[in-house]
Amino acid sequence: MKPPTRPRRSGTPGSAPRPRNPTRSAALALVNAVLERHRSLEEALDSLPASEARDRAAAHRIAAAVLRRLGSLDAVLEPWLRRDPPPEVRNALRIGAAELLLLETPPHAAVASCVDLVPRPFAGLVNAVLRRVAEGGPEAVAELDGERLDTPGWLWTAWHKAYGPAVRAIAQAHRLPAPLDLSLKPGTPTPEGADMLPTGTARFPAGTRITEIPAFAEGSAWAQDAAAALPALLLGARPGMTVADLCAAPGGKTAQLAAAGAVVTAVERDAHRIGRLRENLSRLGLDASIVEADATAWAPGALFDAVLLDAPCSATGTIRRHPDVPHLKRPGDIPTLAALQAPLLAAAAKLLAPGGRLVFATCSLQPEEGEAQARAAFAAGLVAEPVRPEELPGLDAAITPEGWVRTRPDLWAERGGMDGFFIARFRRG
Ligand SMILES: C[S@@+](CC[C@H](N)C(=O)[O-])C[C@H]1O[C@@H](n2cnc3c(N)ncnc32)[C@H](O)[C@@H]1O
Repeated sequence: MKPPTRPRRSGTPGSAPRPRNPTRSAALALVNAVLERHRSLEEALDSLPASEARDRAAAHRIAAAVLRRLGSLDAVLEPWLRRDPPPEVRNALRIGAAELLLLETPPHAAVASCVDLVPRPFAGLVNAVLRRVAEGGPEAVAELDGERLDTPGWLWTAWHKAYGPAVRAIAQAHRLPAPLDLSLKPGTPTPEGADMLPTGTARFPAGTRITEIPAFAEGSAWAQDAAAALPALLLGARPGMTVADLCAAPGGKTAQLAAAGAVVTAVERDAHRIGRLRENLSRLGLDASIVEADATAWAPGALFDAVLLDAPCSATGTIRRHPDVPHLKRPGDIPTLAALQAPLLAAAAKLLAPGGRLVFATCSLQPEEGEAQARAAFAAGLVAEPVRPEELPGLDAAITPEGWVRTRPDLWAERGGMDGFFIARFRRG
């Protein structure tokens, strides 16, 4: 099979010419960054060369499809590869296979553009392999155990132990793009096209451009998964209540608390992320005192009516929105992160006025970062304040016998699912 001819690239010597296929070339840069250099997809997107930045959204869509279905794509490609190609060539093949099997790119365009991504000696290989995938791939992919192949073994084992057979539905949810969820400032009318969830989130179909939603453009709404909106909801912030929001950036929960009228102090230790927190609050016209500090060492000199601790964690609950997570996290990260959460929880407890309320949350599906932390919190002098079903309409299934909240990507599956969060509420005794 003859590879398509490749015209010379234009550009003056020394200048970086715009790639012949800028979207695919940006997608390849993203996949290489995550899989070969272990950088986050978000970081990789931010560092795309300016010439490729305009192709960001389309490139992100392709790269996300590759990362979501990596195991399945590799299983389809494997029979056609006699030798291991260099990583960048393998990633170009993965992009081509994703376009053919998942993104409905016409075969000629998918094959020709991926041939263009690789050094000339590999053009014939990419052309031949992708043509075979175009012919036999759809049938081959239908026969695979995709949920299993697309989930790292250690996560499958951990989720099976924690959730039993639901591991399959969780893995299935991770293979699909997530809907766009917005939190709205109180009083904002229901945006056109939104499905209003019983807990107050405005949901739009996956692929909706946030900038095209008037409520967002007007500064009345911000992106926040339906599950991520629950911790602040359960804190029950009221006008005038003093609230410490620990580990606050980029500020989705700070915005909820400030919009409810609370007097919020947002504590965050990462200066760069504080910049994003400030920008987000300013876009929304909301106010909070922002403190750059390590929350375990912060001594404000006054106690708070309530504290929200959204602790750093493995983020395995957010895989639908961050498909790079399974490729970046390792089993050893879980105990390391869990060891950070316990001192944060102890520090948070010390900031509470007597009778004050504390909500602890992590966006993780790993019980070590959720249930185990909540159990240990009693040692910090905290008293349980169980969540009642009427507080979370339609989410009875997420409330545990202890009165904690455990959301999973397979909950509300018919409505588009939700991120995996653990939430526990306490009072200072
Ligand atoms: C899960 S994110 C918070 C998301 C945020 N609450 C929201 O709703 O947008 C965790 C944040 O905690 C910050 N962080 C981690 N350890 C911290 C510490 N010891 N003190 C303060 N902030 C910390 C991280 O930089 C990160 O921004």
